Parts: sequence; structure tokens; C-alpha cells
Amino acid sequence: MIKAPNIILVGPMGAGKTTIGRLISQSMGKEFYDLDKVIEDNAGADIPWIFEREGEEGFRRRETQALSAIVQSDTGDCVFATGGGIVMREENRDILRDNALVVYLYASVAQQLYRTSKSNHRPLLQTGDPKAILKKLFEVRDPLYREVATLIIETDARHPRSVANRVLDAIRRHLKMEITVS
Ligand SMILES: Nc1ncnc2c1ncn2[C@@H]1O[C@H](COP(=O)(O)OP(=O)(O)O)[C@@H](O)[C@H]1O
Ligand SMILES: O=C(O)C1=C[C@@H](OP(=O)(O)O)[C@@H](O)[C@H](O)C1
Ligand SMILES: [Mg+2]
Repeated sequence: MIKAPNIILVGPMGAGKTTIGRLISQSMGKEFYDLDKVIEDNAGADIPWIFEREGEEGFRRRETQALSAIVQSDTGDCVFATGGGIVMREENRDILRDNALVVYLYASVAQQLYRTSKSNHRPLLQTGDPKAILKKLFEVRDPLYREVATLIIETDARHPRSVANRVLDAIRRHLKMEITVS
């Protein structure tokens, strides 16, 4: 029997990884985990606290640990949302490419800015002009998301439910194709 792969969502802050991940897991009847939440539960502290006490480097260490743990666990067949910086470490990119069906949720910088402006729990956006920060991060990270992605889904000007339906369709098409050719 073919084991269903973990589905892992990547993309910038505000792409909708947490929101869409939850929606598609419900539709597929799979467990959903948000890696940021896993990191917070493991640390017993929230992300702003981790950045403040341990710096971004400490957060990245925890992020790699959490990602390694999920792919090593035997469960499989779950949906995971990651944080926007998951692709920064080469080690993480290798893990993603080799162990999951990776969906890149694309959002323009304007949409990222709009969607992230509703909350202040993202430490990287608290240190300067959010638009300039998001633009700079996007320039570095967009090629890295593309490098690990199995599927790329555009999210601008689409309601979360419509994005989720597109992700579900693309996953179904992809898995069907894989089974047909193998
Ligand atoms: N397609 C969408 N259209 C409009 N708003 C969205 C969309 N996807 C997510 N949002 C909203 O944007 C904000 C950030 O979404 P979130 O899922 O936390 O993004 P991420 O996990 O990628 O940072 C939330 O308020 C969410 O409701
Ligand atoms: O882009 C990043 O480096 C980060 C994105 C955040 O997650 P979201 O992408 O879900 O906002 C969270 O992991 C942390 O604040 C760092
Ligand atoms: Mg999130």
C-alpha cells in the first residue's frame, strides 16, 4: 500500500499557511499541526518570548528540531503549516524536499503586508518598516520556496476557502498522476 505523504505548507508571513492548513486538513480528514505552535508548546513560551530571549538563531534551532521530529515520527499523512523562515536553512530545505508534498502558498508583498497588519505577534515585523522588511525577505526567500515546492498556489484576491479548494484540487491531481506513472 502506498503511504500518503505529509503535506507541508510553506510561504511568506501572511500567505495563509496557518489558515489554509487548518481548512485543508478538515476537508481531508487529516490531523493538522502548526510548526510555530509545536515550537511554542515545546518551549513553554510564545514566539516573541523566544526571539527576545534566544534571538532569531535560537528560534531557528528550535524550528529545525521540530521539523526533524515530525518527519522522523512514523505517523505521516498529516498537514503541517510552517513559519515563513523555514526555508532559510539548507538542512530544512533538504528535509522538506525529501519527506513531504510541499505546497508553496504565494502572496504578493502587498497582500502579505495587509494580512500581517492585523496582528503584532511576528517579531521580525516589529523591528522596522514592515513593507521594506517583507520585500527584502521575499527577495531572498521566494526562490527558496520555489526550490522546495511540489506545487505552487497563488493566494492573492482569493478567499481562504477558495484557496483551500485550489490546494485540494492540485494535491488530488498530483497524487493521481504519481500513482498513474509509478
Ligand atoms: N486568502 C486569504 N484572503 C484574505 N485573508 C487571508 C487569506 N489567508 C489568510 N488570511 C488572513 O491573513 C491573516 C494571516 O493568515 P495566517 O494563516 O496566519 O498566515 P501565515 O500562517 O501564512 O502567516 C489571518 O488574519 C487570516 O485570516
Ligand atoms: O518569516 C519568518 O521568519 C517567521 C514567520 C512566522 O510564522 P508565519 O509565517 O506563520 O507568520 C514565525 O515562524 C516567526 O515569527 C518567523
Ligand atoms: Mg502561521
